[in-house]
Amino acid sequence: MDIKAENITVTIEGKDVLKGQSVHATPGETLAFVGPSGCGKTTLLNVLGLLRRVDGGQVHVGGRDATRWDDRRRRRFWQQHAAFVFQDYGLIDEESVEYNVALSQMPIFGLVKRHRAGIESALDRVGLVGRAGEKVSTLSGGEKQRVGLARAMFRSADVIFADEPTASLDLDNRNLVTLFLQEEAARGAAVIIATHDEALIKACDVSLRLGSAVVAKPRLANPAEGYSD
Ligand SMILES: Nc1ncnc2c1ncn2[C@@H]1O[C@H](COP(=O)(O)OP(=O)(O)OP(=O)(O)O)[C@@H](O)[C@H]1O
Repeated sequence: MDIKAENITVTIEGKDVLKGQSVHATPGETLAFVGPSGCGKTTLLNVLGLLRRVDGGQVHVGGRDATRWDDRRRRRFWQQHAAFVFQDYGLIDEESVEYNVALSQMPIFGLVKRHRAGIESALDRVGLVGRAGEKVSTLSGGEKQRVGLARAMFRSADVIFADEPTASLDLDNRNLVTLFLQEEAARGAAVIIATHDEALIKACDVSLRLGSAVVAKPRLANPAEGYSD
């Protein structure tokens, strides 16, 4: 699913955090927003995820003008098409790993067998197999981040929004997150990331330095040939 922002302006407390910003996220591609702290990466991510309204410009989702969608239509987009991987994990600490992975897809009468198999497979992919019943509050930061990834995998979303997904993780977990985001793009998702992580930026197909031009990474036969933004 395409997400396109055109000529976006966001003004917060009299300051133009974004001014005339345009960007296009396409299926099958990882797109990173980069730039110094405070340049508006999170704000733009939230605009594309329909979490923040704009003061100017337009947002198109799957070819439709979503700029003024009401809460009901935005909620439908979040439930049917989007997955969010946030730095603060966005988990319910007092609930189990399984509950958090299934969150928002939970049928009224609880989990059915089909869901349990999908949850176990997502937990397997993030190295948390057999941990479904544990309470999230007992997990480490890296483990919580991986529960967030498992939830995004379980959703198999059309668009993945990731805000600083590798911040405060160790190398193994950073690599896991990077691989996950690349795999989701390879599956056909549009993957949109706000990050300071140079390794993650290099692994993305396209980077947008806020306030400047889009840099498209040439698709190299051998990724080791290098790329610099
Ligand atoms: N709710 C808010 N109230 C006041 N100012 C805000 C609010 N949200 C964002 N801002 C300001 O907007 C600017 C952009 O914030 P944003 O979080 O998008 O930047 P960022 O590039 O993601 O920064 P970082 O890399 O530090 O996460 C900052 O100057 C921030 O202080």
